[in-house]
Order: sequence, then structure tokens, then C-alpha cells
Amino acid sequence: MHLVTSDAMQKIEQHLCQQYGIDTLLLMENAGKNVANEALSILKEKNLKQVIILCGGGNNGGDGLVAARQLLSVSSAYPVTVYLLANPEKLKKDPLYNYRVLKNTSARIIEVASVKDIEIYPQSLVIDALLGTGLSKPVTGLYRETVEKINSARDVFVLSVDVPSGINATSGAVMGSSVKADYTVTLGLPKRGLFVFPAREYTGKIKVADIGIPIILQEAFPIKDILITPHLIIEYLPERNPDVHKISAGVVGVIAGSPSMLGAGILASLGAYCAGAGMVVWPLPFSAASLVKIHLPEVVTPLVESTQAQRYYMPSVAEFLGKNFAERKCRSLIIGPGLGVSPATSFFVEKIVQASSHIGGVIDADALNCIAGERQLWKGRLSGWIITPHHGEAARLLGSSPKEVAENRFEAVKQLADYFQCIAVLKGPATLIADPSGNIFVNPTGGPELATAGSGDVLSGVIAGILAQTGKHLESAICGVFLHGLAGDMLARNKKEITAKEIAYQIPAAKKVVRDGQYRIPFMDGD
Ligand SMILES: NC(=O)C1=CN([C@@H]2O[C@H](COP(=O)(O)OP(=O)(O)OC[C@H]3O[C@@H](n4cnc5c(N)ncnc54)[C@H](O)[C@@H]3O)[C@@H](O)[C@H]2O)[C@@H](O)CC1
Ligand SMILES: Nc1ncnc2c1ncn2[C@@H]1O[C@H](COP(=O)(O)OP(=O)(O)O)[C@@H](O)[C@H]1O
Ligand SMILES: [K+]
Repeated sequence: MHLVTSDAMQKIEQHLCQQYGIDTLLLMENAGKNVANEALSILKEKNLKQVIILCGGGNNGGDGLVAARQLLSVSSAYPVTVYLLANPEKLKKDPLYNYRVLKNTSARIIEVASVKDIEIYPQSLVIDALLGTGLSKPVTGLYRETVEKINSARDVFVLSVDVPSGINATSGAVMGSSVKADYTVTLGLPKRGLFVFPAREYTGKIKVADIGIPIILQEAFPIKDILITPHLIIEYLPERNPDVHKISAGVVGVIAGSPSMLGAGILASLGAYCAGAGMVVWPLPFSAASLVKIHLPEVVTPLVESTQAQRYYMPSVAEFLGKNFAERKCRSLIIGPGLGVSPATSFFVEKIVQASSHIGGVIDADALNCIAGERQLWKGRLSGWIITPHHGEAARLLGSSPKEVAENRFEAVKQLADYFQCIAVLKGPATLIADPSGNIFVNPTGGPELATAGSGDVLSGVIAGILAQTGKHLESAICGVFLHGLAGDMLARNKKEITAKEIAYQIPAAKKVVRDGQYRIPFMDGD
């Protein structure tokens, strides 16, 4: 599903008016009618008694004015009160037109000079039409007080028009203060910011309303942001042929672990198997291999020589390992979980990535930190790899701070993919995946339950496991992230405390839910 920024939405709207000669008034009418229809269903379903519509001075407020008229035209059962937070004399074009028309109806229209003028009774449907995509600065003064009044009202249902007022429709940030909605009717095309945090805590369920933007026009604009839907994942799920054997099913090579962090590699290997890889090959020194066998006997552990107490891999073995992975027909690799960070490890990472770039795969965790230490050296050189940083690792890779990354996630993931010319997975709530051409995919699955040690190791394994089966980098990253999140969501239905191993074991069930067509995005109303 394509997502739009505020800018893109404005351009599409302008194009529609110029190219097709459609008046913006018609779009506003369609928007308001859609809102009124949703409002009517909610009024009935929730057994509410009246409607309170809060309108700002722009087009979002105009939508609210149309909704008021449309509601009154289809039902006289619900009194409608409109609070206008603007001087009617200062209204422009479409909102002004709709204000004048509404004056001729039975709607109560109150011009708000102070927040005390606003009365919100229990059992009301509150329609928030204060601010939409035109939000350009933090919400302050009367608007802020109104937002806070809405949020503190009890026993009401809040429907936001287009976006909850105060949410930046492009980034998902809260600009000072935002309405906390129970339901958001987003107009025409879904706004990108609604699908990431913190916005997702403010939208309630999201419904996309058709306001008459032709599909052909949507396709004419190069929209690069996409919400990952189950329809997309069904296409990307790896399927096994009946005549498959363990090698043709997909072999994953692993470079992971150190004496203090062997578990990271075990979890990554488990993730790869649970995602359907036919075999996992993890070269290790004898002592470490013996330990791995106890926990995961399925892993093949060719012996590697190490004279070091702190690490398993010496730079001198990199070339041999690269060749060995190719001989064993590895179709993807996982490099990084639990490797530790030291100058020697950095040198080893540099060599192993080079020696195995013909295979490619996932670079995660400590290997990312090694790369970050020499970021200029790696510019444009990770083609064929998928990197999976969390915010801290991403900040190191970009030479910025975790705060900057957290505040500009779309930009950060795009920069990572562009700078290193790879597929970048920026982990965290609503994980983002970008490719070097600037496409960004937003993941709807996964919640705070996933924040458990080793969860990221499992994710790198799942992605590499899918890649070994399909050979498709972007698709594997998208599919892996989605399934990992869905596995967490499924486990979280029964308990909130989950472990990384459980996430891995839940992957096949997550796959089945998608394959059977049973999955719906929980915070969306309709597909
Ligand atoms: N783009 C489209 O295709 C359509 C847009 N429509 C509606 O139009 C909205 C966008 O309308 P506008 O561009 O008029 O913008 P808004 O209605 O979002 O904002 C209106 C005004 O608020 C002011 N403003 C910005 N930030 C503020 C703040 N923090 N506190 C107080 N005032 C602030 C701005 O100066 C702007 O003039 C959409 O969200 C949607 O609801 C619909 O009418 C249908 C079609
Ligand atoms: N609050 C959250 N909501 C959704 N997903 C989360 C949240 N916190 C963590 N995750 C997910 O859990 C995983 C954690 O990975 P990572 O930080 O690398 O952990 P570790 O290093 O312990 O394995 C990532 O897939 C991330 O997206
Ligand atoms: K709004």
C-alpha cells in the first residue's frame, strides 16, 4: 500500500485539479461525506448521543464543516455542535464556502475565543478537524488547550479527520501536542507518518477513505514509501519444491560468536532453520563447536583454527572461510552477531566481507560496529548485503547520534541504503527497510515484546534463511522483518514476556497465518 507525505498529497491534489479540472470543493465534499458516513456508523455502534465537531481555520476544518452538514442531511437523531477555532471572516475559499452553507442548517456553530467556550459532554462523538497535513509548527495556545480538552474528555469517542491534529503527517512526530484518536479517517491516500511511532499511539484504527483520486493519477506519481501488507508477503514467502534436498533448500553460512557471546550465533542459526533454510554451516574452533552441538545439533560446524582466547576468527582465515562457504554452496551468510569489537576483529570483518561478497547476506551487530569504525572505506561497497542496525548502530554507521536517527528514521534508513549501496533495515518499533533507489517499506508487525536479548540475532537468521531460499535481497529483508514481528505479536497474545528462542520457533506458525490469508493489520480498518 502506497503511503504519501504531506508534500506528495498536495502535489497530487494540484495535479488533479489542473489536469482534470476537478474543483477542490468536490474533494472536500467527498472527504466530509466519508467522515459523516463513518461517524454515523460509530454513533450507532457505540450508542452515542450527540456530535461535537472541532474545526480549525484551514481545509481540515473545512472537511469538518462538510461532515456536519452531511450528518444533518442524513439523520436528525443526533444534535451537531460545531466549534470553530477561527474567525469566520478570515476563512478562505473552500472552508468559507462550507461555513456559509452550514449557517443555513440546524447545526449549532460556536466561534471559540477561549477553551472555556467548548463543552464536551459524555457519550459524544468528537470529530477532530482542527489540523491536517497543513500543520507547520508546534501546536500552541488555543489549539493546544483544545487538544488537551479533547484528550481529557471521558466517555467520548474521538474520530480524527485525515490525521490526529498535532501529528506530523510526513514524519509521525507529535508537534507539541496531539489529539489521541480512537479512529482516524485518512483522506484519499494514507499519510506516511500515521504508520510509524509515536503517531501510531495516537491514531486508533486507521481507515483510508476514497475521495475520488483516480488510481491512474496515484500511479503517475513516484511514491516511494510502502506499507508492508500481507498481500505483499504472500508473494515473497519462499516455497519448497517436492524434489528439494537440504542443499537445494538453501544453505546459510554463519560467522558469529566469541567466547563470551556464543549464544548470538546459536540464535541466528536457529532463526535461519526456522525460516526454512536446509542447512546452516558455522565454522568454529573445536571447543565452541562442542558447546553449540549441545544446544543446536542441527548446525554443521567445520573446524577453524584459533590461537586467540578472546575471539574465534583471525584475519588470516578469512579467505579460506570465503572459499569454504562457496564450496559448501552457501547462498547467504550472517556475519556479525556476538563477534565482539577489536581492531583484529575489524580487520577480519573487512576481509571476510570482501572474501564472500559473491555470496552476500546479512551483516549485523558487531560487524556493523566494525564497519562503522571505517565508514568512509565502506562507502558504496556493500552491494549484495543487507545491514540490520538498531538506532545506536545506525547512528555509528552514519556518523550521527541515536537521537538524530530516532527523530529522522525515514531519512536515516534512506541514507544508510544510499551510502553503503545495500538493503538497510532500521530496527525498532515500525522497522523500516530501504533499498538504494530510495524505496522505503514500513513494517506493521511487532511490538515491545520483541525487545528481548537475542531477538535481533534471530531476525538476522530469519532474513538470511529466506535469502538462501529465494536469492532476493529486498524481498527477503521485508519478509523476514514482517514474519519476525508477526511471530512476536502471536506470542504476545498469550504472554508479554517472550524469549528470543520462542520468536524463532514461532516463525513457521507466522508463515502459515500469512499463507492461509488469515492475517489482517490490527490497526487498519479494511485492506
Ligand atoms: N490534499 C487534498 O487532496 C485534500 C485535503 N483536504 C484536507 O485539507 C487538509 C490540509 O489543509 P490545509 O493545507 O488547509 O491545512 P490544515 O487544515 O491542516 O491547517 C490549516 C492552517 O493551520 C495553520 N497551522 C499550521 N500549523 C498550525 C498550528 N500548529 N497551530 C495553529 N495553526 C496552524 C496553517 O497556517 C494553515 O493555514 C488535509 O489534512 C485534509 O483534511 C480535504 O479537504 C480533501 C482533499
Ligand atoms: N518496542 C519495540 N517494538 C517493536 N519491535 C521492537 C521493539 N523493540 C525491539 N524491537 C525489535 O526487536 C529486535 C531487537 O533487535 P536488537 O536490538 O538487535 O536486539 P539484540 O541485539 O538483543 O538481538 C529488532 O527486530 C527490533 O525491531
Ligand atoms: K485532524
